[in-house]
Amino acid sequence: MTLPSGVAYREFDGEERLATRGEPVYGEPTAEGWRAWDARRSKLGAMYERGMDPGLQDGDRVLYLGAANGTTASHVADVARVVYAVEFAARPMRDLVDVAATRDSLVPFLKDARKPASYGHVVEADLDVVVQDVATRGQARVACANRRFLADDGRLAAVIKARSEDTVRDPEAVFEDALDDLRTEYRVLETKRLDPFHADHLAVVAEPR
Ligand SMILES: C[S@@+](CC[C@H](N)C(=O)[O-])C[C@H]1O[C@@H](n2cnc3c(N)ncnc32)[C@H](O)[C@@H]1O
Repeated sequence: MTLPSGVAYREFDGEERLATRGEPVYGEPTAEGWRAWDARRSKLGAMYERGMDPGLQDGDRVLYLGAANGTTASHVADVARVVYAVEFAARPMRDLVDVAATRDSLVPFLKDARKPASYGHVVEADLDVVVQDVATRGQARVACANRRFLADDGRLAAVIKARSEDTVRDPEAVFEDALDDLRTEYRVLETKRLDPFHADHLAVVAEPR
């Protein structure tokens, strides 16, 4: 997989680490304008570490669902032209707004990702990438509801957290159901578990049907 030029392995304190170029956000190490991208704090970072290609290219336009306080969205915004970052909880949104103040490409929305019509008038159509990391029940259905924003040749990078769907069920069974839901709107290209970075998480790269 070829990384976008805005994502690279760089040396921090003698250690090669995934990185993007931008202002630090969460106390991550920096060197020569680059900031380490901590895969233990970022599922998209873990997708790169596991050798997956989430489809992100330099200058892309991205819809990010479940942006929280902007840890991962900030790295995506270092690479992308614009990141529409949807988060429905007020507390992390306050931090996300602070992160957006350091990046013109990051546009936060205090919205519910299950209701795409509520932001459909402000988010562009034909986006390059949709990232889904809402970590609540119905994660695949959230990705499907937001398919409308994605270009036909765009990519979905989704993470399914088994415990958010069912705290006791076998994660493999949860993932199978989630993939069945995703297949109503997407063709699944690649799946991988995110261990050891994130236990019981399945990462999925898909394209629209
Ligand atoms: C696992 S955290 C996201 C972490 C973030 N993606 C990162 O890597 O920095 C999940 C976030 O999704 C948000 N969330 C859950 N359901 C949502 C919904 N329906 N709409 C928008 N945000 C939602 C939660 O408030 C939480 O902040």
